[in-house]
Amino acid sequence: MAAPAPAASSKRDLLIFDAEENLAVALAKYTADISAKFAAERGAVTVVLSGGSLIYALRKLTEAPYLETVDWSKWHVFWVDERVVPKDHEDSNYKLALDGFLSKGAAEDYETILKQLVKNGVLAMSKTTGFPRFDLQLLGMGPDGHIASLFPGHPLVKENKKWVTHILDSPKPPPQRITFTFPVINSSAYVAMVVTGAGKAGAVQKAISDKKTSDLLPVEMAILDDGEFTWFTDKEAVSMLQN
Ligand SMILES: O=C(O)[C@H](O)[C@@H](O)[C@H](O)[C@H](O)COP(=O)(O)O
Repeated sequence: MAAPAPAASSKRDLLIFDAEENLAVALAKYTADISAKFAAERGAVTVVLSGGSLIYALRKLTEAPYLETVDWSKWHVFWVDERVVPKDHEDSNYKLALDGFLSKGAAEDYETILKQLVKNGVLAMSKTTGFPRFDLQLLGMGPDGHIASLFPGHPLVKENKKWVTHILDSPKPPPQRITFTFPVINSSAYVAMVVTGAGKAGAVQKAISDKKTSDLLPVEMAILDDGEFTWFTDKEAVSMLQN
């Protein structure tokens, strides 16, 4: 498979912070600025979150001045992926149903909700891709280069019709999850990829290298159609990059 070329209108930035604390300060300002832009332009801000360490990195948004200045009433928050964890006992039929179809149902439900939000005008549509265009996706990456619940070598990375899909065999526990697909991630206006720590240096190096191989990591498949992609990293995460 040939490496996809970045779309002409997409922009990529690599920000490297001396300390995670400084990354958190910059990420809060970046998020608050994008929030103000879309609140003014569209009257709504659609923000996508991943799980993991990203949530801790966002902590400064809930402190002064942003706690007061961000117009939270305009925010619509979505999850790029979610773990489908049973709310019921292991021995019940719930698990059987969950394994069989509930996790798929959850993905379809989520997609239906997104379509409703497009109709309401809360969520924009990309003019070129035919997929929803979130204002901001705040994402993390695993040491294996996975983003959302899109894992290296898994067939789901090739999904090109659905907005949301389900996975029953995630290599990272728990195995059952629902996730946005690449066309949805790549139709975003802004993506912040927040990655810290030495454990992710190998995947960061592969992703940022100009030499593209056929075995692309999921993070390398995050190529925006028409948007700005910014890496928020620390020194440890970029320690394998050549100057
Ligand atoms: O469930 C998940 O796996 C997450 O939603 C995933 O997308 C996460 O962002 C990365 O795995 C990075 O996680 P860490 O930042 O905790 O390493």
